Amino acid sequence: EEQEEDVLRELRLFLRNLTERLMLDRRFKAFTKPVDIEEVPDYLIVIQKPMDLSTLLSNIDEHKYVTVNEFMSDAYLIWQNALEYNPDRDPEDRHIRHRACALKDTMRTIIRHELDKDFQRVCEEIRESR
Ligand SMILES: CC(=O)c1csc(NC(=O)C2C[NH2+]C2)n1
Repeated sequence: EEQEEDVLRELRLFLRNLTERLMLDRRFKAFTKPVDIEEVPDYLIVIQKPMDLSTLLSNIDEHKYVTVNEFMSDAYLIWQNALEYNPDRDPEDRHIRHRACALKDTMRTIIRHELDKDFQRVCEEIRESR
């Protein structure tokens, strides 16, 4: 009903704000757009479910997420994919893994500090009712 749509609208505002703040952070530049298959031809052979911050934004606008956990499942793919595609000891791989970990930790910390637990529970109840 209308109150549920008000809650989901507020969730989308929170998730857009979070995602846009991450996109502004220079450390996370490699994660802002889908990997360019021309530049990295083997990427789709290694990574089954690509994800990036701009795709998260599109998903938010398409009302894909009813709970924060659904959003975090997709957001975690950015971090998991980076670790999987960059497993080696060489400095370039270590650098992108470090940034992927910083992205995940930053996202988790912002959610823990800025999203009300009762609000999250209301979103989960809406998901269970649908
Ligand atoms: C988004 C992502 O995880 C990504 C984009 S390029 C890349 N890795 C490299 O270009 C080389 C460093 N060792 C392979 N990883």
